[in-house]
Amino acid sequence: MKELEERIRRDGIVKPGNVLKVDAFLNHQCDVKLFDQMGREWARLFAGKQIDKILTIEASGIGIACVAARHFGDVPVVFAKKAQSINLDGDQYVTKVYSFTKQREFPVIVSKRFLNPGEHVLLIDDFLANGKAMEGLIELCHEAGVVVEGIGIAIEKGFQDGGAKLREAGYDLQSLAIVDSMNPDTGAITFREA
Ligand SMILES: O=P(O)(O)OC[C@H]1O[C@H](OP(=O)(O)OP(=O)(O)O)[C@H](O)[C@@H]1O
Ligand SMILES: O=c1[nH]c(=O)c2nc[nH]c2[nH]1
Repeated sequence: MKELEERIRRDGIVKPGNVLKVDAFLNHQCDVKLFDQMGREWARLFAGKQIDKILTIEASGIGIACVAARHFGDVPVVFAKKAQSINLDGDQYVTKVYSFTKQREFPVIVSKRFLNPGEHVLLIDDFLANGKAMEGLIELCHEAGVVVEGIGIAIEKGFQDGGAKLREAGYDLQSLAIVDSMNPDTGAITFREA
């Protein structure tokens, strides 16, 4: 998606350790107009699919998923929580996921009330790197008996293996920008051609 690539070039900062910092518009300060354009693009890419619900994972997926939902008929957005809470009651689907930016494992929890067998779900997130977050959500979806209709990612880092694994597994993965290389010394970023 041209607008997202341009924004990454303008405001993205390449850090050592395969980290692309896009906190000026994507995952700290949020450019809601850009989120809206992203939601419209996912709606185009997943047109014709039955989407009953959007599932994401806290924290950075939440805002993007909520804006995207406006383009999918205002379907509910469920986000997996990364901590137990007294507000989480009843039966839960639980797994564990290694967090790329926090560099430790977190529980990933969704209340069973919010994933119903037979529902068709779209997974949305801001980043795809090694695929750990998506693998965790997919595991919960399988446990719940819901159908994963597709995966919408804002920025895929194509030089990490999450995207390849998901495509090989047959998922309809639509990443709006795929970074093929990035250089922390020069700041140069190359994108995969659509
Ligand atoms: O493909 P992966 O290797 O799983 O990386 C992608 C995940 O990493 C980030 O989550 P993280 O927990 O780092 O940060 P967040 O809490 O800001 O979402 C991002 O939001 C994705 O969920
Ligand atoms: O801000 C971020 N930059 C990244 O490179 C990344 N990879 C996974 N999650 C990420 N979040």
